[in-house]
Amino acid sequence: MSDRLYIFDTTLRDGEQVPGCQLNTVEKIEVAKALQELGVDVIEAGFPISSPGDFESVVEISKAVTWPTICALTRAVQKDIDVAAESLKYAKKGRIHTGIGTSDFHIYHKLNSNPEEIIERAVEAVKYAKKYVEDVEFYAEDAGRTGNEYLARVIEAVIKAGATVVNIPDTTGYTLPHDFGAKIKYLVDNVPNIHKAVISTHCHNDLGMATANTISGIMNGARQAEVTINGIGERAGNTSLEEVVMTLKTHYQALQIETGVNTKQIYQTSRLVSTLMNMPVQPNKAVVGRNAFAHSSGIHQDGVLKNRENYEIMDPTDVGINESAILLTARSGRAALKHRLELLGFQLTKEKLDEVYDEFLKLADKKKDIRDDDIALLVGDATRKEHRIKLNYLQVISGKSLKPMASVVLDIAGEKFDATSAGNGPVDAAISAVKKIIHRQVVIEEFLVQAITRGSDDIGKVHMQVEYQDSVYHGFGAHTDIITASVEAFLDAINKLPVGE
Ligand SMILES: CC(=O)SCCNC(=O)CCNC(=O)[C@H](O)C(C)(C)COP(=O)(O)OP(=O)(O)OC[C@H]1O[C@@H](n2cnc3c(N)ncnc32)[C@H](O)[C@@H]1OP(=O)(O)O
Ligand SMILES: CC(C)C(=O)C(=O)O
Repeated sequence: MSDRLYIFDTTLRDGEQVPGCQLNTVEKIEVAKALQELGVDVIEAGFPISSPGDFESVVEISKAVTWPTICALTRAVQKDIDVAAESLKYAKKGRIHTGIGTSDFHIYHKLNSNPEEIIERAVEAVKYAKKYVEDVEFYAEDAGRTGNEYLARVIEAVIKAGATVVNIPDTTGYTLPHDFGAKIKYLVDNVPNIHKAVISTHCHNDLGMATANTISGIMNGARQAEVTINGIGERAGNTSLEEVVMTLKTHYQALQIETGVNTKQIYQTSRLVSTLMNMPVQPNKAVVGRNAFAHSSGIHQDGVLKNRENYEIMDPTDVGINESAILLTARSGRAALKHRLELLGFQLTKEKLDEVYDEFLKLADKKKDIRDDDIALLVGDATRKEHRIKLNYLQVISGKSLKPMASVVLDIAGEKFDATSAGNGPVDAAISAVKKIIHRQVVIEEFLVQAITRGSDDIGKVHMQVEYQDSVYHGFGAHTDIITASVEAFLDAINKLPVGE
């Protein structure tokens, strides 16, 4: 029978401690709702004593979220606990997370205390929190560097005081996976009342081992993992939610542990957090990085095209990414080029493919980023289908203190249509005018403007990704006028939509 791991998300608390990642209450509510949709069990919403804004956020998140437990963090200080309890008054399920440092560093050099007094303060804090809520989690800060014997005494004492969850944080990201797992096992074997509480992990990534340590903790008996979206958090970050959840899913046969996370929401939640927190995701980030399901070298691409599982241990659709990407580079082979050509609508003979491949390699050696318009040029525009919708005329008025306005004339299968629109910028005005003529419900998902060389007289190349009825269409435009290039790119994508709907 499989076991259930509780996912405790601390994106809005530990994640939000990252400089520059602070969110206002409205943004926090948006993230909290996305976390609820994702299926996390607990949302750590803040540290209410820290500021009126953080207090307010915990109150508002408690109102906005229906089923996950809302958790508020405190020190082992009565005032902190009073304020946390007050902030949770609207929570359907509220948890107070209190605790204190247990390593010698923290006891002697931060808290100016001694081990016996720390146990007393820990017990007092748990009992005090218990007056407000049934669900009290205790953290033994810097448990990673705390001796196991003493840690076991602290944990037994707080469970007896009423702690329902005991958090064993590797606060400084110091431990090795084997040692962290052994620490959890030690507690399972040596804390008499451990069965009365859920053991939680809270690992930091200072040595890049947060996920490994968390998994090791889970394999040894922890049943709650404290994680953040994209692994954001203090210093080098926290354990990332997506890595833990997908590790358990990928190794389900061996571990038999499941979570309540709807993995298909992972990518969208990652993007939301990255955007709101102004924290880009590194391209090679496991599970959610731009390159996590992208293949750029010929042998891998050929393998993936024959069978995705040759080089992928997860299905991208399981995390909400539409499909794997085959990127064309100087390391690509004919299989990848042929695949891309076919997607672009080109069917080449073997001889023609060899010819285009030689030209492609020359270009790829010079240019890192080979795009679809480059490929189309290599094959020769003559083989491309003539566009049904063409830009006939474009006039844009814009400038400082002027409301941008655009007029366009489109030629659709020989007939002329015109429209005028305002916008928040010249591109927006021009695209809005085009949309007045073309009544398709399209959404621009990506809009990239690039200069080919560096001068102000350069040609601007525009790549646009447009979504229509759950499918994605790419368009390209190039012009010395980037507004024209943008409209051309938009129309290029529109021309690829199914006709007649
Ligand atoms: C591991 C984690 O705790 S992660 C959470 C980190 N989050 C935060 O720090 C939240 C933001 N923090 C704050 O807003 C402030 O630091 C506050 C409101 C918590 C405290 O502010 P101040 O009263 O000005 O104290 P300051 O930040 O200077 O120092 C922290 C004090 O808390 C004590 N302390 C630290 N952790 C704990 C704890 N778990 N339990 C009890 N006391 C603690 C420190 O020893 C220090 O006490 P001292 O002043 O007697 O030496
Ligand atoms: C408050 C605790 C859980 C923490 O953030 C840590 O120890 O890193």
